[in-house]
Amino acid sequence: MPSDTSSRCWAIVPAAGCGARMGSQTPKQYLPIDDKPVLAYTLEKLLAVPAIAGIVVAVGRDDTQWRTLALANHPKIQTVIGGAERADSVLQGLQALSLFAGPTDWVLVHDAARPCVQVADIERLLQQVRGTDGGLLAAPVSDTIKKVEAGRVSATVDRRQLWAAQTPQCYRRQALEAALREASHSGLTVTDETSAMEHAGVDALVVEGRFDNIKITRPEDLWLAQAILRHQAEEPL
Ligand SMILES: Nc1ccn([C@@H]2O[C@H](COP(=O)(O)OP(=O)(O)OP(=O)(O)O)[C@@H](O)[C@H]2O)c(=O)n1
Ligand SMILES: C[C@](O)(CO)[C@H](O)COP(=O)(O)O
Repeated sequence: MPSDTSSRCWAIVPAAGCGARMGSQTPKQYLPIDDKPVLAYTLEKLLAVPAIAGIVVAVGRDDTQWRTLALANHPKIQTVIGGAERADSVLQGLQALSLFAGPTDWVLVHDAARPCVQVADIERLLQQVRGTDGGLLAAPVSDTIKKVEAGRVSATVDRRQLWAAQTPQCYRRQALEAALREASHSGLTVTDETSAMEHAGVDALVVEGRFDNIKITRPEDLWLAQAILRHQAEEPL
């Protein structure tokens, strides 16, 4: 296991999606919550973590809004053009990091669409992955889970071992890049970094996160995120 004393930590923020499920003209990462774009909340949370040395934001090729954000000029933030899928955008970020980050530096990948993450939880994840091959925030499912086929319940799934993966997900740079590239070469579609690391045989650590670390996906998620962020502003952890 590489030493953690010399390993720095970097963040990659995939922000190149089109937000199809949101159904808005504006990509959801730029939708305003109390006059501030979703992406700005997310970046402010990452900038509040002293251990994060720098942030790479992957934006869409046709993104016209990124440059309108004041944070686009932040000295700790650089930009890359994302790819067709989320994993491609993360790989573009890793490609940029390979120019200056060490192979065993930590890379924390966090969705632009998850502005409600608590800084304390990011720091807890960073603390707990030390000495491991990496891991992720996740929350145990609290609903009864049904398997559905053709609109009918075909089974009830035992939920005792089911957790919903969140972000950040945090792995060592070279290992994460190799795993994502291998997954792609194997034709494995991955929707998160941990899927690629599992495919590579890594024993990913799960750190329990909060249920309010939601991913803004559909219209109803926006007002929920607004309520969470307003609560955080009134009662910071
Ligand atoms: N090619 C892509 C697709 C997604 N993302 C980012 O990955 C995160 C999680 O993806 P998701 O919630 O699926 O966002 P979208 O792909 O924009 O949403 P949809 O699937 O509804 O289009 C988002 O911050 C999104 O901007 C990305 O950087 N590059
Ligand atoms: C990475 C993620 O947020 C973990 O739950 C999720 O997999 C992203 O999936 P999406 O389909 O790209 O939103």
